Formats: sequence, C-alpha cells, structure tokens
Amino acid sequence: MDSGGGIQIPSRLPLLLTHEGVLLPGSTVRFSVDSPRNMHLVSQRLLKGTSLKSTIIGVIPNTRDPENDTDDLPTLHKIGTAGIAVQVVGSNWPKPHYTLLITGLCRFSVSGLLKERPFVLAEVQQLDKLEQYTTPATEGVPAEEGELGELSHKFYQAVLDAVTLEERFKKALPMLTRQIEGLKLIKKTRKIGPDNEKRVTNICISPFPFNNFNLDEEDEDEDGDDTAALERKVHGAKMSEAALRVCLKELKRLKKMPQSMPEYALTRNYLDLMVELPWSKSTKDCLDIRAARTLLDNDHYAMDKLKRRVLEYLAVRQLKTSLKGPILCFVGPPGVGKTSVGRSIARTLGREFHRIALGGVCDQSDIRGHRRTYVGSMPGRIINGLKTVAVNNPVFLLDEVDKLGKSLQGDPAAALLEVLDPEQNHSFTDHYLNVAFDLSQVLFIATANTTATIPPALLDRMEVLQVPGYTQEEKVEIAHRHLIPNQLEQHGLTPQQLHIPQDTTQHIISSYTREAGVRSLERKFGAICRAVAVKVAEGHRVTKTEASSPEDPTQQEGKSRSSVSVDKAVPPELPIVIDHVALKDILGPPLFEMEVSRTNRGPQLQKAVHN
Ligand SMILES: Nc1ncnc2c1ncn2[C@@H]1O[C@H](COP(=O)(O)OP(=O)(O)OP(=O)(O)O)[C@@H](O)[C@H]1O
Repeated sequence: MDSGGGIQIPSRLPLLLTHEGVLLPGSTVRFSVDSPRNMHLVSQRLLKGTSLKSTIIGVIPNTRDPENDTDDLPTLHKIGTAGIAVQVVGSNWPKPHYTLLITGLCRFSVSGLLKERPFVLAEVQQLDKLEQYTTPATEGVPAEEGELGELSHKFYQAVLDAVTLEERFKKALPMLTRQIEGLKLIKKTRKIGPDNEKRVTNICISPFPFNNFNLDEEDEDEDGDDTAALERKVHGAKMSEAALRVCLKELKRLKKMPQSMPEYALTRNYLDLMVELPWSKSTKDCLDIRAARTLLDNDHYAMDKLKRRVLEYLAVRQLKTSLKGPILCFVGPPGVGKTSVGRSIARTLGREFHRIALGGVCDQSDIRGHRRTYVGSMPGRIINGLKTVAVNNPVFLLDEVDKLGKSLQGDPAAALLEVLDPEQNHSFTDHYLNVAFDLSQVLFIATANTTATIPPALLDRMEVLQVPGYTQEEKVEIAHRHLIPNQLEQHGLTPQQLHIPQDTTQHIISSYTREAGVRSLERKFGAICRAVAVKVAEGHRVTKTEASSPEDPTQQEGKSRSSVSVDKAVPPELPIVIDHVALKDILGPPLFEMEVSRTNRGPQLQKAVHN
C-alpha cells in the first residue's frame, strides 16, 4: 500500500451507506448496521476476509441504504471516508444487526460504481495524504438526536466535504468559535447546581470531531483560577515551613489530577483544612487579675478555694508568659460548675473557649486523626477544635478525662499525653495532617468526676483541684444569683413576670432533686420557665391560691399569691409566683418525699413483722 512516501488505500472499496453520523479521518465512530446491503458487507466481506485490506471499507455519509436489496440505490454522497473496521459485534435482538467500530483513515471521492449487490462496491480516489496509520485518540459517538444532532451532523459533513486544508479551516473555525462560546456560557452557570456540572461534562464528551477539543482547556482555566486561589491561600496561611512544603507538593499533584478522580476531593479537602488552620493566628491575652477576680466572683458563687487557685495560676501566667505549668484538672461531681469555671478562665484571658468531650473515646485516632489513606479519614478532635476556634491559643477544656476508654485501635490516653506534654506538644502530629502543629500556646484544662479512673501517667501531668458538691444553702444562693436569672433570660421572661420564692427553691432542692451539683435544679427552673412562658404568651389569668396554709411561707411574705390556673379572659396578674401548689402543677408530685416516706416505713414494717 505504501507508494511515494504516503499510504495508498485500495482503489476499490466496499461502501457502507450511512445517514446517521459522519466518520472523519482520525476519529472512531460506532455504527449500527441493519439494512440489507450493509449487513451483506459485514457478513460477506468483513467477517470472511482474512487480510488487513479486507477490513478497510468506505463509509458514505448522508446516504440511506434502501430497506430492500431489490430497491434501487439512491444517489451516493460524493465524498466518503475510508476506515478500518476495528470491531464487529453481532446481535439478534431486537432484530439481527451488527455494530461496527470504525476508525477513519482518509477522504476519498467515488469515481464509479462497480456493483450494487450484495453490497456496494465502488471505484474510489484517495483525497487525503495518508502518512501513517495512527492510533485513534478518541472514540467518536453515534449521531445525536434533535436539533443539536442535526447541527453537528451538517457540520461534520461540511468538514468532510472540505477537501483542502484551507477550506476545512474556514468551515471549522466559525463552528469552533460558536462551540467555545456556548461552552463558556455553560461553564459560567456551572456553579449554580450539580446538575449543570453533569451537563457540562456530557457536553465535554459530545461527538465533537476534534479529538482534543473539549472543556479541558476551559477546565484548566477555571481550575487554574481555583488552584491559583488555593495556592495564594497556601502562601498566605503563614504555616510552618514543613507544612508549606507538603502543601505545595499536594497542590502540584492536584493540578495534574482530573476533578472526577476520587483523590481530587481528598487532596482538595486536605489543602482546604491546611489553609484554614490557625498556624500563626492568635488572640492577644488581656489578663487583669483584679478584673479576673471580679469576673470569677460574679460568675460563680462559693467555690472559694478553687477560684483562689485559678487566680494564682492566672497570675503566674501573667508574670511568666511561657509558663509550662501543670494542667489544671477540676475533679468533682456533675453539675458543680467545672465547665463553667473553664469558660470563665477563657473569658478573663480574652481567649476562645472550646470543649472537647472525651467521654467514651476509646480510639487514639479520635485525638490524633486518621491517616489520609483511610476512606473518610479526618483529623482528630484537637485539630478540629483548632479549626473551629480559628486561633492557635484557645482554652481547650478536656471534658471527662476519667471516662477515656481503651481499645485495639490504640490508647487515646497515650495520644493525650503527647498533647499535654509541654516538651512534645510544640510538634504535635495529627495523622491526617501528617505535619507538626504547634500546640504550645493552647491552654488545656481538664475535668473529671473522679481521679480513680484517670490513667496514672495522665494524672501525673495534672494538678487536681477538687470541686466539692454544694450544701443546701449554697444551692439556694446559686439558684437565686445565677440559675434563675439565666433561665429567665433564656426563656425571654423577666422577674416582673415570674417570681420563685426562696422556700420554693428549697422545696425543689429537697423534694425534686438529689444531686451534689445544681444541674438538675437548673433543669427544674427551665421547666417552670417554660410553663410560665406558655401562660404569659396565652394571656392566661392566674388566680389566687385558695388553699394557702398559715404555715405556708409564701403567705408570710404577704404578697398576692398566684397559682397557674385557667381563665382565658383576663391577662395574668404579674408576676406569676410559684408556690408549692403551682410547683406541683408544673413538676408533678415531689419525687423524693415519696422515697423518704417509703424508707421511713421500713422500721414500722420491721416492727410489725417482729410483733
Ligand atoms: N458555683 C456556681 N455558681 C454559679 N453557677 C454555677 C455554680 N456551679 C454550677 N453552676 C451552674 O450550674 C450549671 C452546671 O455547671 P457545669 O456544666 O459547669 O457543671 P460541670 O461540673 O461541668 O458538670 P459536668 O461534670 O456534668 O460537665 C451551669 O449552668 C453553671 O453555670
């Protein structure tokens, strides 16, 4: 076939007549064949032939093969494409047909018909110079339906018919420009929704004849913008040198990856986190010991010993900023204000506060993160916390260090040791980040219910401050100074709308709660506030309590007593005062009186048994 530097196609070619799709030199197109002459061409020529020559056929566009092989041939389109049938697949369903995969080689013109049956054989003249057979770069797609299909079909045919290069350029250029404009428009709307993205991707692989033309270039532009923005952020994040090196390496990889690759999202997420982390962002400490004392006193009643120690701790920090002192660990029953003191410390220092719940954590990756090779891997709670507060010197409250578990996935306490150790924590390495992050500016405070279950090595690093439970009197004070005002505010109520007398509080403490702290007491006030809020909102009338006993301390106060009652006509008399009757209405019968009376019955029962 080789003659004079170029490859010659056979001068006689069997012709495949198509009216859907156009084969262009260099592209590969799938054709469905089910008409008589075309079927014969496949069965008698392609499937029987044994030489390479027998796989070369001519594909004539814009010409329908007649329904019957006895019908006359229509006028053939003058220009066709010689191609190699690279694949033939036959099927009997829904009717006998073949699917051919043909790679276009070069144009030819039909100079004469040699025979019409069983398939068309023609004398052809090669129009393009065929230097060498190249592996096709893209696979063409069968003709599209509808207007777009109609347009592209005409376009392909025009390109096919343009024999000289100049003519071909002239035909192709306006079409290309239009396509590019259209694609740009779609790209602009791409961000509106994920569906658009799908459409754009579909268009990328639409049967455009020029193998290398798709949105990739555009993608590169946009991705370029996107990655350029990310690169700027990487440089602006003021991260450590090691982190910067890793980020730039990942960025380089990202640029080379197609967006559809799952790893693209992983790398992207990683880089997004890296630029978000507060590598060098911190708040300025504004510690004033006098103000701190006032704030601690205002926020918390009693707890004198604890507040004193906290103030000492803060004072030493003020004098020696690089204090590598012990980690304070507040140990006490639930609801005694351990978390709340931690929050106050952050406020006095003007620092961000973040609570890390450790109860039930039994996997060290909770602290140190998962390696990025894991599906769904993510950073640990420390790094996540830093991302949340967005500064590198927050107060981290490690809540419930005594409830840390242990499992096969590693000991979380060991990971915590590294976090808390001032000798090591300046280069804490989360598995997900895989680069060191300096935790030395973070102020850690821990809380626990008991020291008994804190791992000894961890306990060794901490200074334990016991927070004992409260006496009944202290609870009443805490309730009236802090809990009730807080609950009123949270429920949009004012003291002019709701009044809880001290004796009601005492009654709640003794008959409705049994705790060392004030957590459930606070909840009871919440329940009262909700009930009263409904009454206030409904404009219910609150009637005077009829059955107030003389011993009733609420009566001794001499104020108008009200219990929650129903009369929708008149707005409530304010404030609504919660006496024992109202309390029973809202909270139900006392919980612990019953228990007490049951235990009191014990000796009597015993007596009865003995008698
Ligand atoms: N001495 C106090 N003065 C004022 N409010 C207090 C005092 N003690 C506790 N509280 C209040 O009680 C509620 C519960 O306190 P907090 O959540 O700090 O308890 P905790 O000891 O951290 O409990 P847990 O161990 O269950 O986390 C908070 O609203 C807190 O403000």
